[in-house]
Amino acid sequence: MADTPLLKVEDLCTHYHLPQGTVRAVDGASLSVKPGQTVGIVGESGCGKSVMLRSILRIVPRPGRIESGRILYARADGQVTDLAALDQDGRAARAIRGAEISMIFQEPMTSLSPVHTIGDQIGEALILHRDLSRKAARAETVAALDRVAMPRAERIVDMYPHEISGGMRQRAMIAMALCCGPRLLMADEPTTALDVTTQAQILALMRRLQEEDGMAIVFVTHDLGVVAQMTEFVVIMYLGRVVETGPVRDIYYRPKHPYTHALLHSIPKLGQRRAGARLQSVKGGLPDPYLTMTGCPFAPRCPHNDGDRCEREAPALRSVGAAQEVRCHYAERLDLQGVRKAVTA
Ligand SMILES: Nc1ncnc2c1ncn2[C@@H]1O[C@H](COP(=O)(O)OP(=O)(O)OP(=O)(O)O)[C@@H](O)[C@H]1O
Repeated sequence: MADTPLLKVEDLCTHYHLPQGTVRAVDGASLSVKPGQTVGIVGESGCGKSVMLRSILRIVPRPGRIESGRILYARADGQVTDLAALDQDGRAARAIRGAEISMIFQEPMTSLSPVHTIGDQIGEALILHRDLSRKAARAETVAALDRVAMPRAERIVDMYPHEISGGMRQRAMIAMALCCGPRLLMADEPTTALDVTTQAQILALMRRLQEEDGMAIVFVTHDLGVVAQMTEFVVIMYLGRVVETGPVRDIYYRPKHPYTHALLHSIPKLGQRRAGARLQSVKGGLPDPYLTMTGCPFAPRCPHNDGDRCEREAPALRSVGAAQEVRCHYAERLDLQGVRKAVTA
């Protein structure tokens, strides 16, 4: 039963049709999340991580649109719902969003309302999804804030987001996301905007809450150090596609895709962060997002590009180990070096 996916995304395409052309933000991506599992989605800025999460939650802003694919979500009663087929603003999507599946964002200021108190915002979710009275919702809100170790929860409940620190805002957003007991939490770079100490506290908090509640987490980040600390399974995305997936150890120690290899070797060595060293980025830039690529999308930046098949034929995602999959024609013969120590923070 535990092996039955809670979420199964199949060949999802979410595109933005703009006057300049079409951005294939998510372009045939698939992933699977088991109950209670933590899956990390990693990739450079612009590779479709956020659009993937927004597609699952059905909050893709126009002119973005799910073009094709399925998002199969197993509800608590065992029924499987294709979220991609729901009306984004309809009752069914709203009943799942914020209750069974919720999300936390990189910058709470953009998702918390500046004109409502923290208590009103968490209380509204409780009233909407759990049908609580205002009084009961307030008591639950204080309890929810206590749970995320918010100092002086009874006072914070009446404060506005701008009156508290960034770390406290992130705690408030986590409290809001978890107050209805979701089965799946999606976290979009929840610690990127925080200082290193606060980041460590928030990650520890998320781990504790997951142990207590047993929810699954899809964790988006471009920080492979955070992935190593937080996740069991990794999905590497490039230009809207999944180029490699596997258990965290396989991905770190035995990467099979040249892009994964390049990402791993862009992690600063231990100590470099503290010295203020900048993250070395992967060589070359992302191509124009309006471009339709033939061949392997990574070919223009790939040191192993054969100048022939790689340029002509887009590789399919295929199995290269018990649980590892890769989208590269030459995965087996490249003998890419992994990293010996995954955790950097
Ligand atoms: N509202 C929008 N209108 C047009 N294009 C968009 C919109 N939102 C995202 N995109 C495009 O979709 C692609 C994927 O963006 P997405 O935000 O998912 O990337 P990401 O991997 O999450 O990046 P980051 O790490 O910077 O958040 C990018 O090319 C981006 O420019």
